[in-house]
Amino acid sequence: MTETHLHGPVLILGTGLLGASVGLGLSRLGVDVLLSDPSPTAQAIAQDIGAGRILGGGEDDAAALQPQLVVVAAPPDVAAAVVADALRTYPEATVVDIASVKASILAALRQAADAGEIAPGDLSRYVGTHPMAGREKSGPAAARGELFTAMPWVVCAHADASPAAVRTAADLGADLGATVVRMDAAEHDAAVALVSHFPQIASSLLASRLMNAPAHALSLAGNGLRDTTRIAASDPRLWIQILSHNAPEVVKILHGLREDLNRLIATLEDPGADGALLDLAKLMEEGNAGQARIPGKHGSPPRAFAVVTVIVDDRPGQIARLLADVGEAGVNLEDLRMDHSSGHQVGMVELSVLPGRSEELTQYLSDRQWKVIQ
Ligand SMILES: NC(=O)C1=CN([C@@H]2O[C@H](COP(=O)(O)OP(=O)(O)OC[C@H]3O[C@@H](n4cnc5c(N)ncnc54)[C@H](O)[C@@H]3O)[C@@H](O)[C@H]2O)C=CC1
Ligand SMILES: O=C(O)C(=O)Cc1ccc(O)cc1
Repeated sequence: MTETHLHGPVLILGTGLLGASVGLGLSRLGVDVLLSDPSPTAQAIAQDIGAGRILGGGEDDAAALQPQLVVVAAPPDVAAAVVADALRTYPEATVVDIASVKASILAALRQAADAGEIAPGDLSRYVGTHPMAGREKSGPAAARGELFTAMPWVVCAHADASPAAVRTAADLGADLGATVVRMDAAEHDAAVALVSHFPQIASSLLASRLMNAPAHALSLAGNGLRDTTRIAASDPRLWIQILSHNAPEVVKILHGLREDLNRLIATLEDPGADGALLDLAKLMEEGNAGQARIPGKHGSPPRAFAVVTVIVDDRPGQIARLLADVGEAGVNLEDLRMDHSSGHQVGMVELSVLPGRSEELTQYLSDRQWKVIQ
């Protein structure tokens, strides 16, 4: 068993994509995890995939359980109420939530404390957190125990949080292999409006333009469109809640976007006007500058990888064989992507490697009869 900071038991309330992923990660480390969800199906699937055991059966009845930590992984709309209930039910436990917004949940809990719905002092056991990792899918069937590995896990310690509760919240992120980052709720909400909520909006807006696009146009779609619309497949029910809870921060960014759009429209309405092309160049360069600031994987500074592109036949076992050969070449794979064109019997696999290793890998794969595009 791997050494963990948490000793458990850990109770997870809400066993969808995130809750079941937390449960899977902790269970694999040997932590005792209990699961609860108003949806019997979500609970049962989470248990079946190994995320923990369902709370309520036999001796594990809610009243008898003394969890070290309760993780609220319910949607943002109900997160504060579920946290408040957990604080009342488990008077010794630290209670964290992992919702994508933080200030509105803290404000609702402060209101509950002021209204006497939770005991004075109970708020000290609550810490808001947010793992910056997820998928465009929902539900426990899409859960992954390694979802949080090397991803940021934001811990928002409010003024009344006890040091012990903050430590337990950070232990959760650390045990799941995440990088713990501390900031306050307002700072968090402004940051995620820019790096998570706005990208979702931009992707959804972009993809919505395709709704009535003619089939011949869509048949030309390449990676640019796929890259920029991946998250447009996200669950609308969750995103309605995220965006409405963080509306003031999101609106600030949208005002800036409106200014840029107005500027771009004016430029393109008269591309022959003095300075129009310079303005276009500036806009593209500003995009280059912003993109270059996005940190690379594991939070390291951005680094340009060399890409080795290999054509593979669309037959079972080809990718496994290719990856085995890359492994034998002794070259570390930094990233991998595949592209399939509809109606073709081949796919393209792009292998990202450190720039100094690409020639060696190209040679090794070519020697083993792989079709490497130069
Ligand atoms: N989807 C993502 O990529 C990420 C989501 N989050 C946050 O994680 C939380 C959960 O999101 P997902 O797992 O993606 O959604 P999901 O839809 O997969 O799961 C949510 C689960 O919460 C349950 N639930 C509903 N009401 C509940 C209640 N009163 N008590 C307990 N459980 C309840 C639902 O039955 C469902 O099983 C949300 O607050 C979301 O903002 C955070 C990071 C990433
Ligand atoms: O799919 C992706 O790339 C994401 O970034 C998912 C995501 C969705 C919501 C969050 O609060 C955090 C991460």
